[in-house]
Amino acid sequence: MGSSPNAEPTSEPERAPGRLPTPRTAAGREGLAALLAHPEHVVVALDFDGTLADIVPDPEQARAHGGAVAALARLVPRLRAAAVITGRPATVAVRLGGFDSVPGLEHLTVLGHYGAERWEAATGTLHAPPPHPGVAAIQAELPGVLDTSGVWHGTWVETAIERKGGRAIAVHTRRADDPQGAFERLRGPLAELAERHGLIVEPGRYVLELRPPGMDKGVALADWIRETGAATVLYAGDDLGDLAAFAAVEELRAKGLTGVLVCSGSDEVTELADRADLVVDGPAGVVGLLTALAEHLDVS
Ligand SMILES: O=P(O)(O)OC[C@H]1O[C@H](O[C@H]2O[C@H](CO)[C@@H](O)[C@H](O)[C@H]2O)[C@H](O)[C@@H](O)[C@@H]1O
Repeated sequence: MGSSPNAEPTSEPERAPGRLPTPRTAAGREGLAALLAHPEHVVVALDFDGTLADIVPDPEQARAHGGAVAALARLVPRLRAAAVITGRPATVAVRLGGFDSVPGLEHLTVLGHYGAERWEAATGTLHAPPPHPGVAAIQAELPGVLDTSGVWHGTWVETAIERKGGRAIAVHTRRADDPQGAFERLRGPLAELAERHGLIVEPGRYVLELRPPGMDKGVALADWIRETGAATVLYAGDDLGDLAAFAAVEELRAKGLTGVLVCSGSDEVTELADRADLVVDGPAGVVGLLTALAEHLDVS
């Protein structure tokens, strides 16, 4: 855009919006067009680890990627609603993500434990079901199971276990000498342990999580979309637990909803890329996409 030589200088120079990628599927292109045309009918739902936050060896050190909260704070007020849907306890995602008390995110919803928990920014309240009794039983038995697996010994066992507020328990192999080997060796014993106590195993990026059955990100996302009355959804994820949400969007699209499926790409998980309309380069790519969407909506 040109400017007259006599124009008053402005403190904020005009910037062209960032380039929006073109979805590779017709359904994705339709979803993106609907998002840009009618953001007031759109909901955006995002996974946390690997999507909004870079993957790091210690789960407690994960943080929202630089610029993620700012991009959300700019985009979300233009939309019908926004949610983070995560395997983390909801309040842990809020703390690590820095999502509380952010101007622009006053109505953010965080669905934790794959949708079993719900935190609302508007009220700061958390709704959570009572803990499944199998989790405490597993917590007591798990160090012994890991010790006899031969993968870790002694204090190393403790760095592998993430206790998740007593509502689930995750075993991480990222910091083992052979992360993939450890993952494979633990699959059987952990599946047996989970089944004996009425839990299921949720596999992820070098993590096996033992958690209560009956909820997944697909159920959580479909229920939340229904509740918001949205016509269009954008969902972004990176891991196997996000496949259920992808399936939910595919089902809703078959019923007339429009939607965009975004894969936060990595070398560790390839299953989502095959089904996504857009593949971006990890959390940095997700932040770039959210920022470009916000910029396009700001100038439209
Ligand atoms: O649904 P998500 O938000 O993607 O959460 C799924 C699991 O993510 C976390 O583990 C992953 O991120 C860690 C930190 O970067 C990394 O160390 C680990 O290897 C990844 O699997 C989290 O710790 C789990 O509890 C979540 O279930």
